[in-house]
Amino acid sequence: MPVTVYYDDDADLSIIQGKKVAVLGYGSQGHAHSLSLRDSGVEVVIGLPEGSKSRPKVEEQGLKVLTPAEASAWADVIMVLAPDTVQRTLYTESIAPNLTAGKALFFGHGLNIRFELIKPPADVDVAMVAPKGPGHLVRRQYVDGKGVPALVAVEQDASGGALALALSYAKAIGGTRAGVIETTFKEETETDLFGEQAVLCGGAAALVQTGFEVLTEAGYAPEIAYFECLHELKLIVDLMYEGGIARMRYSVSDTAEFGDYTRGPRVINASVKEEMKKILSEIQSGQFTRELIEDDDAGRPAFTKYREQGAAHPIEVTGKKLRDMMSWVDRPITETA
Ligand SMILES: NC(=O)C1=CN([C@@H]2O[C@H](COP(=O)(O)OP(=O)(O)OC[C@H]3O[C@@H](n4cnc5c(N)ncnc54)[C@H](OP(=O)(O)O)[C@@H]3O)[C@@H](O)[C@H]2O)C=CC1
Ligand SMILES: CC[C@](O)(C(C)=O)C(=O)O
Ligand SMILES: [Mg+2]
Ligand SMILES: [Mg+2]
Repeated sequence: MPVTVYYDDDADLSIIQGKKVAVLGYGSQGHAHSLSLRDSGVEVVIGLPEGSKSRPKVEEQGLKVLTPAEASAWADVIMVLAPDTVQRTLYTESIAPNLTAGKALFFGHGLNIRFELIKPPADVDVAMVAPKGPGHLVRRQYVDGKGVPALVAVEQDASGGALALALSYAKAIGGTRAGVIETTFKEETETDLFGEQAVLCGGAAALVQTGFEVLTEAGYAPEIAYFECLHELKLIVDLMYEGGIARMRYSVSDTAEFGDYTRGPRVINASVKEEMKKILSEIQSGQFTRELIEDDDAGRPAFTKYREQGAAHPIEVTGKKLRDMMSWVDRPITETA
C-alpha cells in the first residue's frame, strides 16, 4: 500500500509550540529531542530521577530538570525517552499518577505499547515520533539545517488531534525536513527491531567482525583487515545512502562489482535468509521482548557479558590505534560502552 510522506509544509509547528513538553530521559534521543524542541521555540522540561548521571548534561545546556513525576505533572505532552526496559516501571511509578485526561503520552519507539507492557487510560492521546537514526545524528542534522526521517503513529486519539500533534513535534526535531511516514505501533516496533537485529547493528557488526577474523586468522595484518572490513564500509555505505546500491556499483571497479554479484549471495545465502525469517517471527511472537525483559529483571547478566565480549574483540584494539592517528575524523560522540 502506498504511504504518505509528510514534509515541513504538512506540519504546523505552532501546535507543539503551544504545549508544555516533558522529555523523560536525556540520553541519545532525549538530548536530541529536548535541544531541538527548545531551539524550535517549544517549552521543554526534562524528567530524570534524582542522582541520574544525565542531570549535569541537562544543566550544562541550560535546560530545566525535574523528577519524572514532577515533569509529568507539569506537562501537556510527555515524551518517554528512557530505555525501553525502564519504561514500564517509570510509567507505573511516575507517569500514570500524573497522566490526567487530555494529556498526550508520546514514545520514540513502540515496544512497550506493542507488547502491552504499558496500558494507558482511554482519555489520553498515545502517539509516537520515532526517528530512523541514532539520536546524536538526529541532533547533528537538525543543527546543520537537515533532518533524519521519522515515523509517526497514533495508538489512541482521544483529542482528535493526535496526528497533527505528532507531526508538529516531528517538525520541531527536524523530521519533516527529511520526510515523515505514518505507521502503526505494531509496524514500527517489529520493523525497527528486525532492522537493528538482522541488518543495521547485529547483522552489520557480525559481518565486519567475521570478515576481520577470516583475514587475520589467514595471517594478514590486522590494520589492513580493519581498513578493508570496517573503515571502508562507511565509504561504501555512503554511496548507497546517496544513490542506492546501483550508485555504489557504479563507483566501484568492475572487478568488485563482479565479485559482489558472484560472492555476495554466497555470504548472505538462503540459510541466512531463513535465519532472518526466524528472527522476525521471534520479534512478532514477543519472544525477543520476553528475553530482553527477563535479562533486565535479573540484573542484565547476558547483556553485560555480551557487551564485555564485544569490547574485547581484537578489531576494537586495532581500530582504536588506527583511529587515534586520524585526527581529521569528526568524533562528536566520545563515549563507547
Ligand atoms: N538510541 C537511539 O538513537 C534510538 C532510540 N530510540 C528509542 O528512544 C528511547 C530512548 O533510547 P535511548 O535514547 O537510546 O536511551 P539512552 O540509553 O541513550 O538514554 C536513556 C536516558 O534515560 C535516563 N533514564 C534512566 N532511567 C530513567 C528513569 N527512570 N526516568 C527517566 N529517565 C531515565 C538515562 O539517565 P542516566 O544517565 O541516569 O542513565 C538517560 O538519560 C527508547 O525507546 C529507544 O528504543 C528510538 C530511535 C533511535
Ligand atoms: C538501529 C538502532 C535503533 O533502532 C536506531 C538508532 O534507530 C535504536 O534502537 O537505537
Ligand atoms: Mg531504529
Ligand atoms: Mg531501535
